[in-house]
Amino acid sequence: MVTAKVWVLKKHFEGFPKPSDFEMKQVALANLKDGELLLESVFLSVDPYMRPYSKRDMKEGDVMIGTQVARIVESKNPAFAVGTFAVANRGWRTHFISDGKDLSLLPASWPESLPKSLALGTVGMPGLTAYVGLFEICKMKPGETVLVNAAAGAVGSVVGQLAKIGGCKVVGCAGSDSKVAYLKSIGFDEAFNYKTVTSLDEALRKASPDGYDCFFDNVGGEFASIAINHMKKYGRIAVCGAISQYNDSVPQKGPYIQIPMIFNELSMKGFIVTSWNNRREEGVKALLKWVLEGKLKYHEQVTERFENMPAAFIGMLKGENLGKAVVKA
Ligand SMILES: NC(=O)C1=CN([C@@H]2O[C@H](COP(=O)(O)OP(=O)(O)OC[C@H]3O[C@@H](n4cnc5c(N)ncnc54)[C@H](OP(=O)(O)O)[C@@H]3O)[C@@H](O)[C@H]2O)C=CC1
Ligand SMILES: CCCCCCC/C=C/C=O
Repeated sequence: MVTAKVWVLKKHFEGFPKPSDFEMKQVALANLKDGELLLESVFLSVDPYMRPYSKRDMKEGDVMIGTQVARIVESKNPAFAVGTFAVANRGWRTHFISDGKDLSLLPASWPESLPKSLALGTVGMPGLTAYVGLFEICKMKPGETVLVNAAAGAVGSVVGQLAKIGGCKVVGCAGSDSKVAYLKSIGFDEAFNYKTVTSLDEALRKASPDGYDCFFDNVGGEFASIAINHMKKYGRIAVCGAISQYNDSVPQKGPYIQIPMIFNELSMKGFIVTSWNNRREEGVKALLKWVLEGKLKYHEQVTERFENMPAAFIGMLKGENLGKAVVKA
């Protein structure tokens, strides 16, 4: 019999998550029935959505939500061979049983040389978010100027590089000088540290004096309120995330967006990547191809050991990650 380790939400987060909000438990798994598989998590994802979704979807004592790349270690299902890898959405667990219906096998074309953890990042949900947000929501066109915040993270770093592949000028901002240097190294035309500029308004103007056609917003709050005034006529804003607001106990107040929306005839649309699953196969294929061609670079912030899941999650919310934050179990 296998005993799985799991992390549960011990106490709903109040403000910024704390280590004491989590508790690790052991769960004995049943023996496999016909048609079932036993999987072992190899890489687990920590993502910003876990913060707002914990409040919306979870109760205290539930296993933390999340996805993993897992290896099939035992199989009583002829369709799934031992040793193959799949992406699952089974939360913070070292081991779990599946009937296979909730698994997405890694594409057969996945090269041995490529880390399988990329299926949680650049070639997974965050990469697809960038793909959908730019091509479907922003409707980015060659020659345009694209702005992205949280640019050195999992989604933002792909946004900037896809914008370059699509023939655009790209401006990114991030929260440290080393992140800014990374953005320049992967082809961003302009990048700045939003924490150290004396005026965000001036920094945005300096980076693109003519303004922005597309704004891929991962941050919301004050940044978005300032950036909206730098949009060009008919500009498009993809409202992807609002990480600057996820830990607020008291909702932030305006400024309000109506005036720039009206007079620049802007379009602003929120989206959730999982509503675009019809584009998933096409998106994963394109992202994998660009990675293999060397046109789409990736960086991962790998935290070792399942025991460190809460630390990796909290660290990512604080901005300690460059690229995709993952845990190697
Ligand atoms: N709509 C959708 O379907 C999806 C939305 N998202 C959203 O996209 C955004 C990015 O996600 P993801 O790429 O996975 O995460 P990241 O890898 O970008 O990690 C989060 C980053 O957010 C930045 N950050 C944290 N707090 C603040 C703050 N107060 N102000 C500005 N930046 C902050 C930090 O970078 P820094 O050092 O630069 O501050 C941190 O590294 C999130 O808002 C997330 O919720 C993600 C996936 C799907
Ligand atoms: C199966 C993973 C669920 C991913 C949901 C992504 C939506 C994110 C919204 C904001 O971060």
